[in-house]
Amino acid sequence: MGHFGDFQHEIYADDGEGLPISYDGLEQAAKAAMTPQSFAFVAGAAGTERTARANLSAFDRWRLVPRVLRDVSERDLSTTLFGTPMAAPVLLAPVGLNSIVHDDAESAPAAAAAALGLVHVVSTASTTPLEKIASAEPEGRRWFQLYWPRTDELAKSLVTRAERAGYQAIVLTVDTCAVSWRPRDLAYRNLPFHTGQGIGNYLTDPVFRAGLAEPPESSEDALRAAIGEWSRQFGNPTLTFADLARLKSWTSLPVVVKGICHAEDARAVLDAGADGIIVSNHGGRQVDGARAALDCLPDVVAAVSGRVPVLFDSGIRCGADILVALALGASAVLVGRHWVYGLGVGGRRGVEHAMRCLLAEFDLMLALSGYARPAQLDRTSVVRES
Ligand SMILES: Cc1cc2nc3c(=O)[nH]c(=O)nc-3n(C[C@H](O)[C@H](O)[C@H](O)COP(=O)(O)O)c2cc1C
Ligand SMILES: O=C(O)C(=O)c1ccccc1
Repeated sequence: MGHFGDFQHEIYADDGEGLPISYDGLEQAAKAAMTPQSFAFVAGAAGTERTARANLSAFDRWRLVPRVLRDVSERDLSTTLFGTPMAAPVLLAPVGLNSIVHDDAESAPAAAAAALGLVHVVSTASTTPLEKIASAEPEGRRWFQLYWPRTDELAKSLVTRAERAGYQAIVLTVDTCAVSWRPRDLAYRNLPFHTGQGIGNYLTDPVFRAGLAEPPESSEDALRAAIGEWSRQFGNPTLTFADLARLKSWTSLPVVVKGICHAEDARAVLDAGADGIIVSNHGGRQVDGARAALDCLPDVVAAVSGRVPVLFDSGIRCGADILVALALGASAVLVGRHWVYGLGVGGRRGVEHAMRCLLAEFDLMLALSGYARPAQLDRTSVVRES
């Protein structure tokens, strides 16, 4: 593969019938392609959605200060995090319920990520069981995102299955002990789990199944009972920092904690044994009125002071946004809605297109700002505008 920036030439050379280029274009096309309920689920956020908006406006307060005449001809975006090599410091964020977006569901991001050499973070709330996602793309690299259920036995089972299936890290999401107040979904009375989507990892889990009176596939009533059991299991508000040690004892994989905003919490999860941190407010989908994730990043980076990698998500919309997050100390970023809109627009091809556009823009912005490698970005690469 050449530079990701070469993708620009491919786009100019095509017949003009192609997919949208920008985030906004992908969003509009996805809106047209998806049911109103499914689009609302993806696009929506918590409460007044001001945190989702703040995630974006926070990027407007930072400006890159381009450097010139620094020979940027030999660019290399690749990096390795927690032992996982990746073609660029950009991951597909864990997103549940892909089946409401496109029939190819999780197989599309898995294939797109594998083709591009990116890490696919697979959600606990996938419709396709995690083993099937892995075996369909044996060359792909993937991490497993854990929603720690109510019973430890089930949590341990999920983690063990992921490790056995070749997942290379566990991403423990800690900002969702309950699904938040989401007015768009509430207005539609839409919670997709109620139709049995997004629970493939539970329906196939031996521990989960042992708790059911009959197999979920035996009848509609049995499926309904399984969905009831799922909703009793999902979300564990009892968790504390002390529980992390138990998760660490169940797996030899690195554990990355997702959903950290406060410097004190960053210190506490590190003391509890976390191998990495993802600064995130879940794309504004959990705490309405929460601080923009980007504004939390420098505080967390300072608290961590290089002890472990700090990753970032919530609000990445273009290549320049990636530069800003890396300049503020992130080792990599995750993107959520961006790839999901690609999925809605064109399945696997759409995800790959969306990610290639983002990576091409990132590569060009990096070079044009005077950097050959992402690791060269630092606090001097950006200034804060009032
Ligand atoms: C439709 C949707 C479903 C999501 N599902 C999950 C999930 O299952 N697990 C998780 O940790 N985060 C989930 N997230 C949050 C993303 O991982 C990520 O934090 C967020 O989308 C980043 O913000 P962005 O959309 O602005 O890039 C979801 C986000 C969306 C939009
Ligand atoms: O919708 C979400 O943001 C989300 O994280 C989620 C929560 C529960 C199940 C699936 C996805």
